[in-house]
Amino acid sequence: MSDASYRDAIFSTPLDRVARFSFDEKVVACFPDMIRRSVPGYGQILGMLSLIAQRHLRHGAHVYDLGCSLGASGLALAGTLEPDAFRYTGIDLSPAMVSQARQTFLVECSDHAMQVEEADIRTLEYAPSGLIILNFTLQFLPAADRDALLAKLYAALEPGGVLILSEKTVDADERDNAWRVERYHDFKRANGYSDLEISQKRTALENVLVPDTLDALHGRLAKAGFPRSVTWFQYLNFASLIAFKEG
Ligand SMILES: C[S@@+](CC[C@H](N)C(=O)[O-])C[C@H]1O[C@@H](n2cnc3c(N)ncnc32)[C@H](O)[C@@H]1O
Ligand SMILES: O=C(O)C(=O)C[C@]1(C(=O)O)C=C[C@@H](O)C=C1
Repeated sequence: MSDASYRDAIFSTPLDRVARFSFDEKVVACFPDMIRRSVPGYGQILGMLSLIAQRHLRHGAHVYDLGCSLGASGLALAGTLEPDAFRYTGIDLSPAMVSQARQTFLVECSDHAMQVEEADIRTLEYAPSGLIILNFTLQFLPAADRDALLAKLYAALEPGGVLILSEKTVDADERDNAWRVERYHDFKRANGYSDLEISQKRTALENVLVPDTLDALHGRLAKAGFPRSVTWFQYLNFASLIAFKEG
């Protein structure tokens, strides 16, 4: 996957008008670099995913990866679990993401059952699953659509199944939020992004990526039916939660 990836320079030159962020061909071409330099702890979250699957996934169960992009979570699972341990379906709305993810799975893990479908996760008919991954995807849905999706996912999970929900978050306390965002921008600078890139990307993401608070995420999970959810990872304004369906 990484050899087909370019360095992210999308926002490096001054733009007269910054367009809304979208998962088009330009983003796809540099996505692995973009996400690793923009999401604190991204690699650690992928690493832990396999360990969580080893603990919670029934042998041979079905796994959904919603908003799978280039299939990084699928690759992480295939790299650590035996071919008959799970069946994977990645879903994404972006045709460019879907075609590259399919190609990657063909080349990198043809011995595993890996499928990718182009679909809207809000309208998909879900098959019963043991693990559902929503990594940095819920934040891109209109807020009004989020609860209905989570309720569908709760219904699709088998007893004992788990949902992994990773998101950029906002802090309800203005001062705490400002501190986290400032340190997040330091993190981006340390990863080679300029002030111009940081500010133009921020503009492009306005009203496109609308983060919830951590409390709101736990609240949404409870409302969807999950009796228990735990924040297992947090790094500045990024977090990952696990939600359990009773066994
Ligand atoms: C930040 S990326 C996810 C990153 C990916 N999960 C990973 O870990 O590498 C968000 C993805 O969600 C997809 N997406 C956004 N809205 C969607 C929807 N309604 N249905 C399906 N995919 C969607 C986008 O096309 C994009 O590829
Ligand atoms: O660069 C940012 O500000 C981000 O929020 C990073 C983020 C995300 O959280 O999804 C935004 C867009 C890209 O999809 C990759 C990562």
